[in-house]
Amino acid sequence: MSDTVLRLDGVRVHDAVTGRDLVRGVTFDLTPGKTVGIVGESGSGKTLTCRAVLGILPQHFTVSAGVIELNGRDVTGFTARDWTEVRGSAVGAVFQDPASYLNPSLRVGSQIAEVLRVKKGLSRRAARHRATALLASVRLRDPDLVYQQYPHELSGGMLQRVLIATAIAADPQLLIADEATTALDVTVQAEILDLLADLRDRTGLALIVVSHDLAVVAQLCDEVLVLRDGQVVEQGPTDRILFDPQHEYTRLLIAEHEQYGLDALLEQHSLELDHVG
Ligand SMILES: Nc1ncnc2c1ncn2[C@@H]1O[C@H](COP(=O)(O)OP(=O)(O)OP(=O)(O)O)[C@@H](O)[C@H]1O
Repeated sequence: MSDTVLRLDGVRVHDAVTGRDLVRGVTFDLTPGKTVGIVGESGSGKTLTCRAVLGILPQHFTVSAGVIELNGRDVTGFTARDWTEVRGSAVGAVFQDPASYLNPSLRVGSQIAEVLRVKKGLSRRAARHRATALLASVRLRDPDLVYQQYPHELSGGMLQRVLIATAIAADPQLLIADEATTALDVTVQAEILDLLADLRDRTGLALIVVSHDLAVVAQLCDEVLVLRDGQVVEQGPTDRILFDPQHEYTRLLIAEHEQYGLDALLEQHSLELDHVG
């Protein structure tokens, strides 16, 4: 049996209002412990691709062609009920603005515990225990204290850790991080990327990392898809895409990033590879 966590083949996303296809033929596979990056300018279809995988396309949008298989199951014909079962337990996600995904009037720990009670059927006590362990596993110091805190008491980086803990609470095989570090300052961003890499390496989680920032992708991804206007213009191993881009648009993206220190990251990346090799 194949251990493919996610398989997309020729996926198109159609907007019934405008009659346009906004994602036009996305194809990739993900196996445990691997990371695929999706890059491209704003509006290129990165988020819609992720939303198709999560079964949360906006109204009037449908997967109009292609196949999406999660753990070997074709999800394109899924009902809302099928999705409720799969979301969280097969695939989790974190987005750019963590505060908007938490209830401001509930303690953060109890929000994770609630997921555990619903998705894993844990008792109140077991859920509390497990939620505290999850807060520790995303490297929040003093998880007992954090459990008791309300969202407004936490920084952006801490909130994103809480969201990651929530997203992995029901042990999904796949985590989608859609611009998850974009709003954070550089140091916190590096810590969160390191945390994601660590979770992946420790648990075999597969990751989809969406970012407009090629430095993020250089750090985390095995394979990169470059999207423009809903189409994949280039796709391949991260080093090949970043060191030897074939498409003019990829070259442009890289040139735009050079001023933000991509060079330094690439150097570090190749040093690490030399080290491994
Ligand atoms: N809810 C929606 N209603 C109408 N159009 C939408 C909606 N969501 C996305 N689109 C359109 O679909 C296209 C792709 O959007 P998508 O959000 O996938 O882009 P993106 O690459 O993730 O961009 P960004 O980096 O800005 O998030 C864009 O033209 C966008 O305007």
